[in-house]
Amino acid sequence: MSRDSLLEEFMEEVEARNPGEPEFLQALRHVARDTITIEKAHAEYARARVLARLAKPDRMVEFRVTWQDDDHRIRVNRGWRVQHSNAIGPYKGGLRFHPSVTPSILKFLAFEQTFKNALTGLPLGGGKGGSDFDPRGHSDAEIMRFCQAFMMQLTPFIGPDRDVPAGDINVGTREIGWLFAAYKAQANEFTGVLTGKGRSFGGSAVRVEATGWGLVYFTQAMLAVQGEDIEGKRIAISGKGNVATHAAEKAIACGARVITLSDTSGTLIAPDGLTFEDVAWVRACKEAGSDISEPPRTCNAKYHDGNNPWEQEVDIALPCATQNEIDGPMAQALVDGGTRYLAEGANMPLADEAVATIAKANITRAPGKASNAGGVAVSGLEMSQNSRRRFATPEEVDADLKDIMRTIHARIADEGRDDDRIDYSRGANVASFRRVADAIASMGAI
Ligand SMILES: NC(=O)C1=CN([C@@H]2O[C@H](COP(=O)(O)OP(=O)(O)OC[C@H]3O[C@@H](n4cnc5c(N)ncnc54)[C@H](OP(=O)(O)O)[C@@H]3O)[C@@H](O)[C@H]2O)C=CC1
Ligand SMILES: O=C(O)CCC(=O)C(=O)O
Repeated sequence: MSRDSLLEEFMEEVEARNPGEPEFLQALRHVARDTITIEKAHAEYARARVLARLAKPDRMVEFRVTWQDDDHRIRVNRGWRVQHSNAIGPYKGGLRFHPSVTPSILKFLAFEQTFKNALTGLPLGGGKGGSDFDPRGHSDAEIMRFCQAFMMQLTPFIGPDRDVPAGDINVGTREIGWLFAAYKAQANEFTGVLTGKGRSFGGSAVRVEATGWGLVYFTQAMLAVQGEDIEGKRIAISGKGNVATHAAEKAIACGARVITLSDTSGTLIAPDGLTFEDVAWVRACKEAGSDISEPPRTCNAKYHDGNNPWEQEVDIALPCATQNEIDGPMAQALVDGGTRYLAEGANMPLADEAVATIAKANITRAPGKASNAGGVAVSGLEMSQNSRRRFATPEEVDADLKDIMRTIHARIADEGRDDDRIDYSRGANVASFRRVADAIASMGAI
C-alpha cells in the first residue's frame, strides 16, 4: 500500500470518530503523513498501534466554571483539560482563555504539545486546557474570580507528577499567580503544580521571555546552516503578546530590523524597524487590554487597519499570534515579498493552503512544535528547579535555553535532510514520533 493510501485509510477512520473538529484533524494529518510509513516499517510501533493511540487523547475533562461578576451576577463558562499523552512524562502544556476555544482547538494543541515536548529532550508528556472565557472587557477582580473558579474545577485533575499546566493566550504570570493560589488553598500543599509562576513563589528566570527568545535562537540556527546571520535581516512578526514582543526584542538585540507587529484590529508597520521603546509600548497595550491603533508620536511605526503584516518585503516571517492566521493569499504575499525563512512562534499558524504555498516557493519553514518549544522547555527547567528547591540564575537558564533550541534544530535537521534541503516539518514529526513511540511500545497494552 502506498503512503497516501495508508494515510487516507487512517484519516477516514479518525475523521468519522471526530466530526466537527477541523483543527484537530488538520494537526493529526500533518503528523500522520510523515510518520505512517515509519510505524508500518517498525514492527514494535505497528504492534503497539502508536498512531491510532495518539489519535485519541488519554483523557479529556470538561467542567462548568461558575463565577460572579462585579454586579454580583452569576456567569457560566465552559472549561476543559485535555491530557493527551503521558508516555514520557507528566502531562504538560498551557491554559488558554479565549472565546474561540473549543474541544477541537484544545485537542489539536494538546496533540502538538506531546510531540513538541518530546523534542525538548525533557521528560514531559503533552496536555492543554482552557476556557471560552473572554477576559476582554472584564475588570481585574472579575478575571481573578474567574481564575479561582476555574481552578476549583481543575484541581482534582492536576498535580506536580500528574499534569502541570502553564500559560497560553490570555494567561500570563498574573493569571498563573491567581490559579496557583487557588490550587494551593484547595490542595493544602505548595508544589510546582503550575509553571510560569512569579519569581517570588517558585517561577523560573527567563520563562516569560523563553518562547520568543527560543524562536529567535532557532531562527539563528536555521540561518547558520545557509551561512547567514540574523543581523541586518528584515523580519515581519504578527501578534502583540508574550511570544511576539519577546521575539521582537531579541531580534532587535541581535541587530535585525523588526518591521511589523499586529493584533486582531490592525498592524504596526515600521519600514526602518521598531525600537525597544516601540515594543515596550506594544506590550503595555496588551497588558492594558487596549489595541495598538494610536501609537505615540515617537513611535517608528504607522498603524494600518487590518491584521495583515505579511505584505512587506522581508527576509524572515515569524507568525506569533494564533492558529491558521496565515491563509493562502497571505502566504502568497510573503512569497511575493521575497521572504526566505518562516519560523512559527504560534502553534499551527499556517492553514493547509499556506503550508503548500510556502513549500512550493522553497521557503525554509520551521514548525511551531520545534521553533516555539523554548517556552515549554524552560517550563521543564522550572519543574526541575521546584523539585530540587534550588533556582538557576537568568544566565544559566538562558544558556540552557540556547542549548536546547540548538539541539532541537540539529536533531530535526538531521532527520529532515533531503539531498541539499532540509524539511524541518518532517524532521520534527519523525524525531518526536520516534521518542514517543519508543516509550509507548515499551509499555504493553495499557
Ligand atoms: N506563551 C507561550 O509560552 C507559548 C505560546 N505559544 C503560542 O503562541 C501564540 C501566541 O501566544 P501568546 O503570545 O502567549 O498569547 P498572548 O495572549 O500573550 O497574545 C496573543 C496576541 O495575539 C493577537 N492575535 C490573535 N489573533 C490574531 C490574529 N489573527 N492576527 C493578529 N494578532 C492576533 C491577540 O490580539 P488581541 O489583543 O487583539 O486579541 C493577542 O494580543 C499562540 O498560538 C500560543 O499557543 C506557543 C508556545 C508557548
Ligand atoms: O510551558 C508550558 O507548559 C506550555 C507552553 C505551551 O502552552 C506551548 O508550548 O504551546
